[in-house]
Amino acid sequence: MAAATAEPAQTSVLSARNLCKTYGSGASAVHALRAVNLEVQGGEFVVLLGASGSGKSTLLNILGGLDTASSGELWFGQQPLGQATDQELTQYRRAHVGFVFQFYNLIPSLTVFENVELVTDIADAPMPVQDALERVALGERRDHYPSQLSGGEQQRVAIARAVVKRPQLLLCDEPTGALDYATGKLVLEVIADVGASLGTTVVVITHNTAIAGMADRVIRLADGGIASITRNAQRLSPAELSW
Ligand SMILES: Nc1ncnc2c1ncn2[C@@H]1O[C@H](COP(=O)(O)OP(=O)(O)OP(=O)(O)O)[C@@H](O)[C@H]1O
Repeated sequence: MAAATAEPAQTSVLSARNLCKTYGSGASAVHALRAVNLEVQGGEFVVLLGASGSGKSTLLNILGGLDTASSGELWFGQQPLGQATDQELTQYRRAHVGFVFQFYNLIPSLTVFENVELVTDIADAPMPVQDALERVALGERRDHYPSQLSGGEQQRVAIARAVVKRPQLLLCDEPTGALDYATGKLVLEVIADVGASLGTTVVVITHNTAIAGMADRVIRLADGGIASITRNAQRLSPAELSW
């Protein structure tokens, strides 16, 4: 008989227990996650590193309710998500999770303001759109269209869109992957500042090991499992990083 699983600690925002994800079946099965155990605390800044194919995006997508595990358990605080229905996962994402991806996915026909405003229609307690834009230093670009912005500015709009609903979790998958060095640093600064000022738990996937210096904890994945978890004695600001 399987042992009963204790509820997660009160301070954990996310708790994953024996999380497995298998794509396909039989000889062609890909074991993308192999029994991942992980606790993420409220307000933590976590950097997720690992080689291509190690399972980073799979893990992030499951933590954010975009995908479900094949087996294992996932909790958001005290709320079990392992057996959640599609509708419950949608509700979880809407209420609690902001996503930032490598490509900004802004709607070209809407202004900066409108791109962010769109999210507030389905959020419970959003902040004013202008407030979100000012947090990413784009208050004055509110009436511009995405095509009138640089890549870094578009990514800052995407960050404003992710945080306008005051999510408890900000999940970022290669947020600087398409940006040059200086712009990437600026975007990391915005993510760190917004996370700290809102008390948001932030998880950032990156291939860039230098970015690990910004984290409270650094989790390395290898072949679908956690290879190591290290805690930084001191968090560096993006300005102090170099690569
Ligand atoms: N929809 C899918 N169907 C089949 N296999 C998949 C699917 N999505 C991911 N995989 C496989 O699962 C494994 C983990 O993929 P994942 O995208 O999570 O890795 P990653 O660490 O994020 O990689 P990258 O750094 O290249 O983005 C890989 O072997 C990948 O090919």
